[in-house]
Amino acid sequence: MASNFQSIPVIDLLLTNPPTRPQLLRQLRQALTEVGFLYISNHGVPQSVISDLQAVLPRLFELDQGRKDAVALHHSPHFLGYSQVGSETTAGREDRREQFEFATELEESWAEGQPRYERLRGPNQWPSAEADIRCSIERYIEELTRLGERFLHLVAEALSIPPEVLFSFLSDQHRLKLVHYPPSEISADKNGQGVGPHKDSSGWWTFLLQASPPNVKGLQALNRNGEWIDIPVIEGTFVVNIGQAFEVVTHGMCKATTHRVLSGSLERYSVPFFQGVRRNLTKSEALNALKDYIPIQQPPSQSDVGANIDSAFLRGRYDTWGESQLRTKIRSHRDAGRKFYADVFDQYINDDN
Ligand SMILES: O=C(O)CCC(=O)C(=O)O
Ligand SMILES: [Fe+2]
Repeated sequence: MASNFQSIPVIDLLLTNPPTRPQLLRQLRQALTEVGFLYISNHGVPQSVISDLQAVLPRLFELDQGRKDAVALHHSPHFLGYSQVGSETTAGREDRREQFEFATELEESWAEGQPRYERLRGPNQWPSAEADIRCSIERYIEELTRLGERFLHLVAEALSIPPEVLFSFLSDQHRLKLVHYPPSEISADKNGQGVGPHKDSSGWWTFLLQASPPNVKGLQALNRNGEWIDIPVIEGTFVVNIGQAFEVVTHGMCKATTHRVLSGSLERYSVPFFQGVRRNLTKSEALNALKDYIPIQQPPSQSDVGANIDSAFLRGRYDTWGESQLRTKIRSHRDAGRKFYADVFDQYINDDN
């Protein structure tokens, strides 16, 4: 559980220069171990790349329903494409948001006989509309991939872990969601649910662009006292938060903090980039890789390593990260699951753990 934080720290990446580097690393370590959320400023992603992506958002979501349906997620065995409002539930309630999901552009390489989860890897569905939309999104994914790598180097230094150990967990596929929260009639104090309380389960780290002006609110993180702390828009920053795989690998020292989005009377756009975890990662690798660097924290009465970490991957019956992810995707997108993974569909839907 995160600490009793009251605000989200801002880490200025310009401070990586020698005289201020130790101070930056101290701030970063504190943010990682006590909050699980931070803003980064002076992050090095060109403003033009961000502005181009922001310009794409209203154009994409204003496409007519036919063009959205043509790239619907249920056409994709890789779970990439468009999902309409109301197609997801979180914490037992329907989310009010629509989204386009993209990923690092990759060929499908899965063949019969390989692990089924390898089929998560594959090409995007691009709306046929305008070629420049694809260009802006691909450029953004490239920049965020590099930002994620720069950031991982700093995390390694802040936690005194060799960078190559952290890099060994990365996937060839990172995912990007373009998200639109339509205006809601339910006022924020009555908890209109943009997306319900959750920890990010699909990536190693999340780099979030809050793509609406600062008067548009909604994102909040949960502290140890059970208070929801606002994460307002700060222009020129990304919000960075820890995904569940990183919590597992660091034995719970770095927390994947619960967060949510309330929908309000103003529409809101956001763009989370989920840095990917390699699909063949096993539970024992995840739990043992950092043993020499991070003490295993667990209550004395619990004998299982990792027993004090709340993780569907560790709790679940499947040994690889890839299979655990595939199960999650099939459960949240049942049309695609039934169509492309008929042989395991019933098993994944009914194996509640
Ligand atoms: O829209 C946001 O600001 C956050 C979205 C989010 O938490 C998610 O998609 O995992
Ligand atoms: Fe999230």
